[in-house]
Amino acid sequence: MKISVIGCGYLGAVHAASMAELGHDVVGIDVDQAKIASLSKAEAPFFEPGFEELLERTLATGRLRFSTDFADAAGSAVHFVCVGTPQKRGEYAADMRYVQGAVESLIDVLAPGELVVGKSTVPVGTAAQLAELIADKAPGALLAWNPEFLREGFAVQDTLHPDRLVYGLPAGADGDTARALLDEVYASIVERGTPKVESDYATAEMVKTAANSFLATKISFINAMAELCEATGADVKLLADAIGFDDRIGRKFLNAGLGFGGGCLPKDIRAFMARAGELGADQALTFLREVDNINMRRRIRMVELAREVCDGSLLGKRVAVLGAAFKPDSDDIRDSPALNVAAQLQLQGAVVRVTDPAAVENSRRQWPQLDYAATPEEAAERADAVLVLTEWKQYRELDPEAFGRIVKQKRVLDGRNALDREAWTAAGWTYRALGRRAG
Ligand SMILES: NC(=O)c1ccc[n+]([C@@H]2O[C@H](COP(=O)([O-])OP(=O)(O)OC[C@H]3O[C@@H](n4cnc5c(N)ncnc54)[C@H](O)[C@@H]3O)[C@@H](O)[C@H]2O)c1
Ligand SMILES: O=c1ccn([C@@H]2O[C@H](COP(=O)(O)OP(=O)(O)O[C@H]3O[C@H](CO)[C@@H](O)[C@H](O)[C@H]3O)[C@@H](O)[C@H]2O)c(=O)[nH]1
Repeated sequence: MKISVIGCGYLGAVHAASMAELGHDVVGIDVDQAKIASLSKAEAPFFEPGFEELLERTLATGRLRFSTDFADAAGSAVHFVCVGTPQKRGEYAADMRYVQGAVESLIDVLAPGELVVGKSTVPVGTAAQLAELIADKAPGALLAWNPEFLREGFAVQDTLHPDRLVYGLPAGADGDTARALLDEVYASIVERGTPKVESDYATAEMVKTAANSFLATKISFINAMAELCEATGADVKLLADAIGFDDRIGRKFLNAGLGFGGGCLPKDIRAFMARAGELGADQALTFLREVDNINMRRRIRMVELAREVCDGSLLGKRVAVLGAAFKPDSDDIRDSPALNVAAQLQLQGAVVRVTDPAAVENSRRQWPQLDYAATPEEAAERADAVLVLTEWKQYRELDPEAFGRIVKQKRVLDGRNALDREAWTAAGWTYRALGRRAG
């Protein structure tokens, strides 16, 4: 089947290569020439485990190519829209100009019977409005909404083995046509019995924002418990283990620490609140404001904790920050809690050195005022405190004995509750973490 994928960022590039892996003939289109040049040479423009290998393999089959020219999307049976929907500057709402622009460009090449499939995360009501636009400007072409649930760091696996498929379909015979096309796209995934939910547009759009709101709420719930643990001397990690054994609750997404960041959860809960407001239903989502508040408070608490261990002042203190990406196995620094904390520490007079296995280049571009190091050892040289803010495997596996010989003061702040507290304290470190007693 001929497929086009519009927007080749973290979502679209992986989707395009994965569709080629499934046997389809795919063209990926983006307005960013540098990104298209890099993808065409089988060089991943971002770090995502397994992606570059998949890219290389699928480009070599001849079934995948990339272009900046929308004319190359002509003749595809299905056109996936994967462009960004970032938070608007100074507002909570999503910036919809890229989705609007992509669909308008597609309209010029759409033929009757072709299907536009939205994958971007959008405010509920977007699909209905785009369907009207398509019906008006490209009669005979159809629209479906098929939200994406992949996690960065697991993007390839999640795209090829999703835990569910959601199809937001138009009513009547058009819905049957759209369903048949989507079933053909995902044939091997459908055939192995992957759960499939078919709905109207609004439900499909809301499934996505509801899922991310739930995940954000779960993280903020455990971080609120961490605040209480700090006040009572209880241990949030044990608490999470204990409540997580109840399979109605589950242990996943109960890792207390610095909270959520990235290009999805923070902006998606905010856009959801903004949309609820536009719909006159803002009361329904006021709890998300608290979810957001709890999340942001963790960053402030982390800086306070750093000041506390540095004898009450950060002025002139050398602080090593291990981790810049918003999560491990990614170079994505969008709304990164780690970088946010690093910048606050610097503002309070600390001499901050940041390191990350994959995200230093992106960080340097966005936060040029921070100082960067290539390795944790370099970052921690003569440090007064070491902060582990992204739980990369290589940081979890650091040898506290050897690492202790590099620093000036053996003080470690575990921002992700990821280190072995006993091993670090046994090696003479003062260990501090969010929601846990000092070790
Ligand atoms: N990153 C994820 O893990 C993930 C997962 C699920 C859903 N989503 C959603 O997917 C969407 C894309 O997210 P992302 O992380 O890939 O963003 P991104 O910023 O990495 O990529 C967006 C791409 O779209 C391109 N683009 C913008 N306007 C365009 C146009 N008119 N025509 C063609 N290309 C255009 C940009 O150049 C960029 O390469 C968002 O709505 C996001 O919420 C992302
Ligand atoms: O117990 C936890 C789990 C996660 N996080 C943090 O939460 C953020 C988001 O993590 P995760 O959800 O794993 O990463 P994303 O790649 O942003 O994926 C989310 O956002 C995507 C884009 O919408 C969705 O497709 C995914 O299903 C959804 O998990 C990161 O900063 C994590 O450090 C915690 O603090 N505690």
